[in-house]
Amino acid sequence: MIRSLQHCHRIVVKIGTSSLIHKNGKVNLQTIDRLAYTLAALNNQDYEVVLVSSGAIGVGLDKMHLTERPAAIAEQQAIAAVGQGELLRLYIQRFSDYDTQVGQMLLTHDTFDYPVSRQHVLDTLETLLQRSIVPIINENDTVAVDEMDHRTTFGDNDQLSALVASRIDADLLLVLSDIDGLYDADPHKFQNARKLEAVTHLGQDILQAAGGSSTRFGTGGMVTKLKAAQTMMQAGKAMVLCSGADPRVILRVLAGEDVGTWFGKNTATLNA
Ligand SMILES: Nc1ncnc2c1ncn2[C@@H]1O[C@H](COP(=O)(O)OP(=O)(O)O)[C@@H](O)[C@H]1O
Ligand SMILES: N[C@@H](CCC(=O)OP(=O)(O)O)C(=O)O
Repeated sequence: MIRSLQHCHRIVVKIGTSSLIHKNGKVNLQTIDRLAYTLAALNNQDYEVVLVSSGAIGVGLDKMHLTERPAAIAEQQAIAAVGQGELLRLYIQRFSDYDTQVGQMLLTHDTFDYPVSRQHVLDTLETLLQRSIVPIINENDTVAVDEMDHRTTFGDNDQLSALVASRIDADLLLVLSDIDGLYDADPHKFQNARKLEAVTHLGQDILQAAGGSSTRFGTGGMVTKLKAAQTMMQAGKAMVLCSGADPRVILRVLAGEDVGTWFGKNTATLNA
């Protein structure tokens, strides 16, 4: 499998809650630090980098010394309101260690449904990128409930990141998760599940392999990651799903190593 990354210049990185929060509920400072280091290093190499980060609720739970995520939406929104500020504080602190500025953008899916608000968001993003400032995006949890009410819907940052990536014409969406790629079945349930190196077509067999989240804080599971992949592939772009355990893996992906699962064209086939 040959991955097409030669012209990769603008990238969107999405990191999920399970990569940012330890199993004991504490914030994973090492991951945040390595993520800031990696994105700052890429920024210095003239890549245009956008970060979509979950974690407001996870960080808020830790900050408020809560061990369980409450079921009530308003409770979750209050926790997200506390956690988002703390999450951004951690990012600003770590990115500034690498002399890189960040700008927070809290969005909702319907921002993109209205031409005027969509244009404002796109203009802000372009201006931040022109100034080499890394936009850090999360869903505006106190306004939107798509992500939280996961008993009824599977909207989330996976799809928001794909929406942003396709709208700003990013070359690559990198999804960092608690799993190192797409398997032919949920590996937390099926021990003999096999990892797929590349997906060039999202057929029924692939879609049926996707299950929900197995972690305490994650919401989307593989279903929303495949929807994100679909958005990117339909836009003629690529997505890589890999482990967020060490975000420096992004550098290996951009170097063309076969890590994670690649969703996109197979350039070997195209050139054959
Ligand atoms: N076919 C599959 N391949 C890989 N992971 C799967 C699959 N189906 C379901 N999953 C589950 O999806 C989880 C990742 O999604 P999620 O918990 O939402 O992570 P994140 O917080 O990183 O977004 C995995 O840990 C795994 O249990
Ligand atoms: N906007 C929410 C995201 C919720 C969530 O868990 O998302 P994810 O970990 O990407 O499946 C937050 O910041 O807590």
